[in-house]
Amino acid sequence: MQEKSTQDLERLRDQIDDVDQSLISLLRRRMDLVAQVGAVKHKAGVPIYAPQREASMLAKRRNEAQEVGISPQLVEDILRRLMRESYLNEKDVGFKQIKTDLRPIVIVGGHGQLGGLFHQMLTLSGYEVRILDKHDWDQAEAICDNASMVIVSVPISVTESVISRLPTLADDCILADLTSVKSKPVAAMLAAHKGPVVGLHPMFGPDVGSLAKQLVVVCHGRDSDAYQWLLEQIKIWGARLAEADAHQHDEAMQLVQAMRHFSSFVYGYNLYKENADLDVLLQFSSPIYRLELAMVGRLFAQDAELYTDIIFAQEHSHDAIADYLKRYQEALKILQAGDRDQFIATFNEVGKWFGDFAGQFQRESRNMLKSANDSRQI
Ligand SMILES: C=C(O[C@@H]1C=C(C(=O)O)C=C[C@H]1O)C(=O)O
Repeated sequence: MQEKSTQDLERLRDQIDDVDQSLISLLRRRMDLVAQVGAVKHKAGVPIYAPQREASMLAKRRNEAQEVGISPQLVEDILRRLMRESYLNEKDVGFKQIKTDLRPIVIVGGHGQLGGLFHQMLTLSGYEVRILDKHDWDQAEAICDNASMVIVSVPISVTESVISRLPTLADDCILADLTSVKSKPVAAMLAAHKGPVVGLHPMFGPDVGSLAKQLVVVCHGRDSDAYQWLLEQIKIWGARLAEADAHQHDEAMQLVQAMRHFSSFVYGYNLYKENADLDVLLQFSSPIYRLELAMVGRLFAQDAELYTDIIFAQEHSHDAIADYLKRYQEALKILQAGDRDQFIATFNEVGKWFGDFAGQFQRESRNMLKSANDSRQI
């Protein structure tokens, strides 16, 4: 490059550095303001996540961006990323305690990952939390004595037996669980305890950081008035609640969880058997393939027993998976027969069935693909 061009480039780059530094100061100012909002919300008992405020703010900023010739999507992306940061920071202030006159809460399995997250959230909300872990059963009576709520957060394979081992709880004690399946645990809780019962399924892993925008499925067991405060508390943490019948929940989970994880498992198993060279695959990966590898790879970074239990716990999941295998074979036959027309016809038939959702999923995945590409090193 000519000396003049090099100098021009350097001067411009210096100015960009200045702008970026100003952005950092602005971000610091924004975070301080958000922290103050957090403190006000904490006092008032308002949820961290304010969807209406976000929607109106995004709409205004998108318009303003457009007016000065900046892509509205760019501004929305940046603001959404900042808001995600806000949820994390607001959390540190603690949360409004919805029920103040509560006796201690016991988390069975409170040293586990999800139990630990609930321990943290309840403690940040001012509740007294005790833990009953697998080595504490000789003291179970003492730990559960006078408890106002017992939350069972143990591996699926032992949930029912743990519930049946619990000491007799006070009649007004709430019994809840956090298991990924709901019918059997809820039935076991109703059988083991005369008081209020609720089944919860947090639809996220323990590494979420904040519960803002996360989903918790609620399966009512008995005496829902008694645990209404718990649901309000979870909303204060920013989560969304979805009520479901336990059987309906379990049926949906066959596709959402058992089948999903089983397919990822087989995909990973196949890569292993083929002894695929992951470095080479990554090198040639398209963004969608990177996302797929990320989805499959992250499964194997986690606990084998947890996922095995999720897949095995569903009585009918092997039927759903066998159906899937049948369709795989059908599609393979079309491929082996070289029947291009049939393949296209089936493709279009499925596309029609997806309807508007197909477009929605394409739009949603577009952003994910872009960030998969952004995180590429080379
Ligand atoms: C800061 C607030 O809390 C959250 C974070 C927001 C942000 O970072 O702009 C906006 C709305 C809320 O979801 C607020 O309510 O204003």
